[in-house]
Parts: sequence; C-alpha cells; structure tokens
Amino acid sequence: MNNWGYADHNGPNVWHELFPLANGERQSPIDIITTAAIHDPSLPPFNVDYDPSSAKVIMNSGHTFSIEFDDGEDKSVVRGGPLHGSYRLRQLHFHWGPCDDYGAEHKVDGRDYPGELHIVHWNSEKYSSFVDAAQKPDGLAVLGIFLKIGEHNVNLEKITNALDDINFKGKQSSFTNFDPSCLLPVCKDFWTYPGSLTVPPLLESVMWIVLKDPIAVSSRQLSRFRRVFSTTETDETESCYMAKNYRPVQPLKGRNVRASFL
Ligand SMILES: CCOC(=O)CCc1ccc(S(N)(=O)=O)cc1
Ligand SMILES: [Zn+2]
Repeated sequence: MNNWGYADHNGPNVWHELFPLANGERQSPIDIITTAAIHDPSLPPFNVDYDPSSAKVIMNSGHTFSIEFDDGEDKSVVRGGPLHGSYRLRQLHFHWGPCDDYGAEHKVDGRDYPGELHIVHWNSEKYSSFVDAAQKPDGLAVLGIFLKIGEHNVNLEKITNALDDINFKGKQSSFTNFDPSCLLPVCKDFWTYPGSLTVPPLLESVMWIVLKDPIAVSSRQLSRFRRVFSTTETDETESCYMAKNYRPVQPLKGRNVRASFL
C-alpha cells in the first residue's frame, strides 16, 4: 500500500498493514449509543476563544481540505468540557461521502450524517508542539460537528468560495480573518470520549468532544466538497475527485462515553 487513501486498495480496511494502531484500544470514530452515554453533571461547558487573525491558509492535502491556523502562541484556544488546561487551535477540516445520505465519521445510534467538521487543537500547556502533543494520550482535543442537509450556510460560503484556489492536491492559498466559532451550533451540548486521529497515523491522543446538534449546510454546498481533486494538477493517473474521506466506526473496547446533558 503505497500511500494511504480511501479506495479499496489503500483505504481504512488495509490501513492496519502500515499503521498497526488501526486495531488499537482507543480508535475513532465510534457509533455513539445515546442510551449508554453517562450524563456527567461535573462536566463543565467547553469554551472556545478564537482570534480571527489566527487563520492563515487553506490547503488541499489530497485527503481533505483544511484551514491552518497560526499556533505559535495561545491566540485561539478551547478550554473546559473534559479538558484540563487550554488547547491551542491548529486546523479545521471536513469529512464527507459520495452522496447526501452518509459521509460523517461518528454516528449517533447508528444514524449517518452527510458530513462532519473537525476543529483540531493541541495541549500547549503541557507540550511544545502539535507533533509532540499528537504522541501523547492527552495531547489533542478535536471538536466534532455534524453537518445535515438544510438551509444554505452563509458562514460556510467563505470556505467553499476558496476551493477553486486549492482544487488539486498540494495546493494552498491565503485564508485570513476567519473565526471557526461561526460554524458551531447554538446548543453546545456534547458527548466526550478518549479516542484517536481518524486518519493515519491514527495516534491515540485525542479527547473527542462531539456536539449533539448538527449545523445545516445546503446540498449544493456539500456537493462542492466532492469536486475537490484528490490528485495533483499534473498527476499521470487520471484525476480523481475527493468523493469520500470518512473512516468507518471502530470498536468501543470498553470505553465510556460521557454526555454533558441529560
Ligand atoms: C503527527 C502528525 O499528525 C498529523 O498531521 C495528523 C493531522 C490530523 C489531525 C486530526 C485528524 S482527525 N480526523 O482525527 O480530526 C486527522 C489528522
Ligand atoms: Zn477529521
């Protein structure tokens, strides 16, 4: 398996060949069974404090597209919820599927959403960099927000309008003055559990905070995600669209999922 992807020959079912953590004890995503989630009244709300000037570039990795933030100082952080201390904003990206019926990574009671936003942070109080934190069990915190099909999302427009500049793998373009909190639902109820990166290297360093309520995006906006290319502009193999980039749900292996709400 040369380099990993989401096709049959290099997708989630064979990632374990190069990344043995794929069969680890705290893998993500998971199916959140709401009746099994434990309401923890001691869980405080999480708080985001983002400075729009932290946003720097939007880029196409070939696996997703992401907005990268300046994480050289504690300008944009998340605190509270299950977290001890503050976690610094690093990047945000999305996962989606080939149609509007599925494509999110986490599930709720077996239910599929058509997409999922991940806002990635690292523990800058204990560790010196994202890469260092990514190796530690309490190194990362990712906010997961489900996408559902509904009204046009004006806050997503700035992102979808920038996709023309990064249509091919390896492209990046300036992307400034953006506060990701505009993509959070009004209700901040969440589930939380210890998990992993959902892409190789699948490191088991993520405290997941999955919001209960989805945000609405239009079918047209989501269809624009699928027209991003997973190949470079000059790739000799035929160009192929980033039609899907979600990992199937993984075994819970005895982990507890806590709910911030009753
Ligand atoms: C150590 C280098 O690791 C990386 O660059 C991983 C970046 C990365 C961060 C978060 C996620 S997700 N889907 O679990 O939110 C995937 C990949
Ligand atoms: Zn992700």
